[in-house]
Amino acid sequence: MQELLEKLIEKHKPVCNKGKIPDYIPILREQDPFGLGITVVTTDKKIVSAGDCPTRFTLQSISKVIALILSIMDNGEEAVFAKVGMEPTGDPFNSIYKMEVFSYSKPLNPMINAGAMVVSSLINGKTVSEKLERLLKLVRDMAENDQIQIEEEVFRSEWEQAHRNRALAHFLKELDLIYDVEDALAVYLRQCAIGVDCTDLAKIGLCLAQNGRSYSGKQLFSRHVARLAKTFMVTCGMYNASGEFAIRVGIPAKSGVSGGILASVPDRMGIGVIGPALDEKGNSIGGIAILEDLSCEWNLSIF
Ligand SMILES: NC(=O)CC[C@H](N)C(=O)O
Repeated sequence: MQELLEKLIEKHKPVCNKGKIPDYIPILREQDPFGLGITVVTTDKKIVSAGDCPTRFTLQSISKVIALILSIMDNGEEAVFAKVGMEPTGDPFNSIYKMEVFSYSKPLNPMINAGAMVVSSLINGKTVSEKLERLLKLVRDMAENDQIQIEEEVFRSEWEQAHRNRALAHFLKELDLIYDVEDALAVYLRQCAIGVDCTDLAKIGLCLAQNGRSYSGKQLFSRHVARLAKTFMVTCGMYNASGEFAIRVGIPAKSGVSGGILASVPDRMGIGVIGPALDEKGNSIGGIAILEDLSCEWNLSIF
């Protein structure tokens, strides 16, 4: 395993050249564009890493999966899906286009920014910090790492430039889908700034692969909720590249603008990848290349 992962890192490092670090969150520009790392954690408890794995990065959009899990646990499926849909959009993650043009009454799914803000504002807790504490606890429990923190500096950097997300939140307020614009934005942008490494991500992926059971065997949520999360990862996890990813890789996965990818191979393994250089749809260019080879090599496609 170790040898193969190292080989794949070396093989795909050059492709990072073709990617770009996004610049709308200024602090992300400090990431290494040539960084590439992967950790795999299997159901029989092997942990194997290669490349730039000690690197810490923020969850960004990957947090949407965990916020969805908590929101469903808190409110039940019916209440959550009364306010957010289940269909892929085919549009970029921060688009408002379909909601506006077709007068939909709710965001199309929980993996786009608009949907994620609705979902996170439903998390139980009287204040922004109570909601975030509960979300942080679930992230720590899934990764079995109590050191995981919100990186306030990353939050600040995005908060100051969050014009598009603030606009989305105002739109959601007009539709009566969130209670307060600034609070919804504060929860959402802080959840995006939760700092992890590849091993944390791989363990989170393993927890989903084991239907809600963590690495050391704690049942954190039901098999049904895990199934919902993995299904959204397949249909919407890689933004408007989810269809091609399903064909080429075939693993439930969720990417983030920091270059992280969370992947979960049902009943087999969790995978965490980091590669900050992104393709034009906002997915880690090196990360996707590695996952494609790995899926082929180990026959990981669920289809
Ligand atoms: N694709 C992403 O990872 C987007 C997350 C980012 N914080 C945003 O809202 O724009």
